[in-house]
Amino acid sequence: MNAVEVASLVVTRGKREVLHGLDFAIPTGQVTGLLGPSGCGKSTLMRTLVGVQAGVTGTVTVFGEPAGSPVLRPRIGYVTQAPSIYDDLSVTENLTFFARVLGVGRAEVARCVEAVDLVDHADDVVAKLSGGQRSRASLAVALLGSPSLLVLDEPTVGLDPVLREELWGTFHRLADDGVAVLVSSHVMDEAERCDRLLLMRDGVFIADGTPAEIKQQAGLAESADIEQAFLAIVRGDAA
Ligand SMILES: Nc1ncnc2c1ncn2[C@@H]1O[C@H](COP(=O)(O)OP(=O)(O)OP(=O)(O)O)[C@@H](O)[C@H]1O
Repeated sequence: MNAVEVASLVVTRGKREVLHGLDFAIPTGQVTGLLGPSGCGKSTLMRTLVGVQAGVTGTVTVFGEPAGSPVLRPRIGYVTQAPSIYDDLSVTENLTFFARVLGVGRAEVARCVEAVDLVDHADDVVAKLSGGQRSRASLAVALLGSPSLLVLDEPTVGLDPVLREELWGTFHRLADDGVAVLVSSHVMDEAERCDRLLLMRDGVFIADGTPAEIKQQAGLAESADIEQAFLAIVRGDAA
């Protein structure tokens, strides 16, 4: 089943066309990676899927509804690059606040703290958390109400390898539970952790497939990395 279906998507920001006609779908039950260099349009695409981007033409449907439709609000969890939690509240207080705003039950608070492995820090004020713990607290907010689509904009930036590993474990657990997880990154070495990749450059997709398929498309061996595949595809080596 597809969580997201997009056809002929063009996005213009200011006077510039940023996304130049995208067609793709995002299935449930998988971690889809949106990878590409800084400025290629990843955040713009994510903003479009959650329905907060202006200047959009084409068709963007999420669970069969037009993106931005109010009925979708409880079904989508979105974490932007800027952490959107309150520094002077504890993890539990933050979650309790957002649970109230979203109208979800208090039981959700404990469930989400546990899902991101912050039980030991539940009563810590966010200002005192490490960067990785803070990212996980933001993610916990996005998990309130068990959304079926999670849109995570560069969630692992600035995290050490151990925390990154833990976070990717969380993403896969959520996908195993049937959630459609879309994760953006400009770090190509995160690619191997995704079930499927959308490689983006200058507002278009240059490849769409599993890491193995993309390497094959680039004419590279399985042991190659996605960065090499990205470069080979850009240079047209496999053409
Ligand atoms: N508010 C804005 N107004 C006009 N143009 C913008 C705005 N925000 C971003 N852009 C432009 O849109 C393009 C895509 O930006 P976007 O933030 O989607 O890229 P990105 O791939 O998410 O980059 P990064 O990895 O650095 O976050 C860039 O060229 C950027 O200059």
